[in-house]
Parts: sequence; C-alpha cells; structure tokens
Amino acid sequence: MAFATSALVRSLSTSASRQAAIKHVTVIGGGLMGTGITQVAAQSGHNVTMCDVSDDIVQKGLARIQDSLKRVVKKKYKDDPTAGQKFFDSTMENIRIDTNVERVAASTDLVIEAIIENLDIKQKLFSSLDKVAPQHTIFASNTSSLPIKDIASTCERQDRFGGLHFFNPVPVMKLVEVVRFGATSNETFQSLTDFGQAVGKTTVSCKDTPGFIVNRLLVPYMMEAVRMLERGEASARDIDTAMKLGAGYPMGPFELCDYVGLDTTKFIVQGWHELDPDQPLFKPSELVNKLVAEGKLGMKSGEGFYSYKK
Ligand SMILES: CCCCCCCCCCCCCC(=O)CC(=O)SCCNC(=O)CCNC(=O)[C@H](O)C(C)(C)COP(=O)(O)OP(=O)(O)OC[C@H]1O[C@@H](n2cnc3c(N)ncnc32)[C@H](O)[C@@H]1OP(=O)(O)O
Ligand SMILES: NC(=O)C1=CN([C@@H]2O[C@H](COP(=O)(O)OP(=O)(O)OC[C@H]3O[C@@H](n4cnc5c(N)ncnc54)[C@H](O)[C@@H]3O)[C@@H](O)[C@H]2O)C=CC1
Repeated sequence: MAFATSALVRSLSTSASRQAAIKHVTVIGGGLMGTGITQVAAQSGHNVTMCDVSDDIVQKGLARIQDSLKRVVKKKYKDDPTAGQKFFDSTMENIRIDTNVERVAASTDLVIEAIIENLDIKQKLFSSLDKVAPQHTIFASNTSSLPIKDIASTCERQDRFGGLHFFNPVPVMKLVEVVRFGATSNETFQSLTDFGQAVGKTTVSCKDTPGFIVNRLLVPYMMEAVRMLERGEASARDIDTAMKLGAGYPMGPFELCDYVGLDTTKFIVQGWHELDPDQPLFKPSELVNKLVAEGKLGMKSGEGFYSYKK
C-alpha cells in the first residue's frame, strides 16, 4: 500500500505542474479520421465520446472502429485470443457515441475536431463549444491545411487551442504533428504533446504554417502527379507503380488520393489556392474537381481514380 501511495503522490505532483492529465476526450467527426482518433484514444485507456451530425453516421463510425480493432487483434494477439478479446472489449467499453456535441463538450478535457475541411464550419463549431466547455478544456483541430490561428479565431480560449494532426490510417501511422500558434500556452502545447505520446504516437512540432510539415511537402508532390496525368505523360497506374517501386512508397499518389478522399484533397488545394492565387502549384486540378462533382470521392464512395466496387 505504501508503494502505491508514494507512486500516486509522485504522479499527481508531476501532473499537477501541468494542466490536469487528459482523461475524457471528445472527438467530433465520425469519418475516416475521427473514427481512427477515437480508436487510438480508447485503446490507450481514455474515455472517448465520438460525435457526428446523425446517429446513422456515428453508428457506422463505431462499426468501422470495430472492424479496425479486429485487424489490430488479429495481428497483435494472434497467439493469445483471450487477451485479444479482453483488449477488444476494454477498448469498446471506453467509447461512447453521441450527436449532441454541446452536451458532450460540457464535461470533457480535450476536444479533437475532425470534421469537414471547411474553415467556416470549423469556426462555427468551436465558437459554440467555447461557450459550454469547462475552463480547463483544451481544443485541438486535426485539420490538414487550415491555419490553427484562423480556426481558433472565434474562441476566447486561444491559449488552450492547438493542432493535433494525425495521419491516415490513424491506428497504423505512427506520427502526430503537434501545432501551436502565437497564443497557444506552453502548458497546452505540453498537454497536447503528452496526449499524442499517450496514444502511442511519435510527436513532432511545427509552427502554424500551411500544411505543417508532411502536407507542405506532400501536396506539391501529389499535385505534380495529377498535372503529369493531365498532360498525358503517363497513366495513373504507371505513376503509382513507378513511385512504389522507384521511390519505395507504400502507395502511389493516386492510390493515396483515393485513400484520403478526393473531397478532402479538393478542399485542401482550394484553400491554398485562395490563400496564394499566384502559386501555380496550388492551381486546382480540373480532373480532381470533375471526379468530385461526379461523386467519385475515392475509396469512401467506391470509386475515385480507381474503382473499389466489389
Ligand atoms: C494525385 C491527386 C492530387 C490531388 C491533390 C493533392 C492533395 C494532397 C492531399 C494531402 C493529404 C492530406 C491528408 C493528411 O492531412 C495527412 C495524411 O494522412 S497523408 C496520408 C498518410 N498515409 C499514407 O501515406 C498511407 C500510405 N499507405 C500505407 O501505409 C499502407 O498502404 C496501409 C497501411 C494503408 C495499408 O498497408 P498494406 O500493407 O498496403 O495493406 P494492408 O491493408 O494489408 O495493411 C497491412 C496491415 O496494416 C494494418 N492495417 C491497415 N489498415 C488498418 C486499419 N485501418 N486499422 C487497423 N489496422 C490496419 C493491418 O494489421 C494490416 O494487416 P491485415 O492482416 O490486413 O489486418
Ligand atoms: N482523410 C485524410 O487522410 C486526413 C484528413 N485530415 C483532416 O481531418 C478532417 C476530417 O477528414 P476526414 O475524416 O477524412 O473527413 P470525412 O469526410 O471522412 O469525415 C468528416 C465527418 O465530419 C462530419 N461533420 C461535418 N460537419 C460537422 C459538424 N458541424 N459537426 C459534427 N460533424 C460534422 C461529417 O458528417 C463526416 O462524418 C479534415 O479536416 C481533414 O483535412 C487529416 C489527416 C488525414
């Protein structure tokens, strides 16, 4: 008993010097990223409530998490099915779903937003949550491309706001970019970094600049790939094959675009084009815009650059 007490005292004194440890997490957005973030937070012992605009979407999101967890169990616990079932059950017990974000945010330690890549919608969401969330609650966006400063601009809690940029698929990709802007406090930055590590990721940090680190380098590469296709210089399949076999990438640019979602990629390029209309790199792709207009959003809709229909 004595040992446990002193360990508890030590852990409390450590965390007391920082904002209270994050126990309850609210993930807003039950799509590709929100489900993955919910999963890794729940897997690491956090209580998580995943919210979206309809019960149908959050139910589908929960099913996606269960499927993903089964893949993790199959791989990690192949020699111990009993432990695997325990891991699955304990993770699922940590997850709640809801559609009333204001009610959920009223008792949470961290809000992670993973909704549509649209500045106005993100700003409206955070502005409403800022009025109901407890004073200590930290806000974070998983945005791919929007300035954290701009997303935070509708909130009072500028010091308790940062970026937590996860990578797709979240259960597999080992990186989280922790992003701070001018107003982000040191305590908030440290809490976000601690959380990223607590969910099993390697964290890197960067300034609130377009695309942070990875996307700042990835978007130009992928945009040049689609220009190459539009110029008729090579097929999508050959460009993908070339980058996998020639550069060792796990996916080629068109496979990756289908994986990320053509809607999200369109929003990203559109946003950067508006910020810097003279930058030819960010000139929107007519081909991508045509595919999105036709509802071909990639794997999420069954067809993008490639067809995924069974
Ligand atoms: C070209 C058009 C230009 C358009 C404009 C450009 C705009 C630019 C957009 C920028 C992107 C913005 C997105 C963003 O903000 C940041 C990102 O996330 S970038 C994307 C980062 N991710 C990647 O690059 C992924 C690369 N791919 C891979 O790593 C692998 O292909 C992948 C892991 C996805 C699949 O692995 P693979 O070996 O190929 O096949 P498997 O499917 O068998 O998986 C192997 C193994 O991995 C585990 N696993 C896979 N998926 C999951 C999952 N969802 N959940 C849990 N576990 C998973 C699993 O154990 C698998 O083994 P099984 O036996 O199959 O279970
Ligand atoms: N797709 C990817 O590979 C990556 C995407 N991101 C970023 O994560 C965010 C989400 O992207 P995805 O998960 O791919 O999108 P998605 O389209 O799969 O999911 C977005 C979800 O947000 C919900 N939503 C929209 N408005 C909402 C609101 N007001 N309140 C609650 N829910 C709302 C939608 O119903 C949808 O379920 C975007 O900001 C994106 O840039 C970041 C890293 C990788």
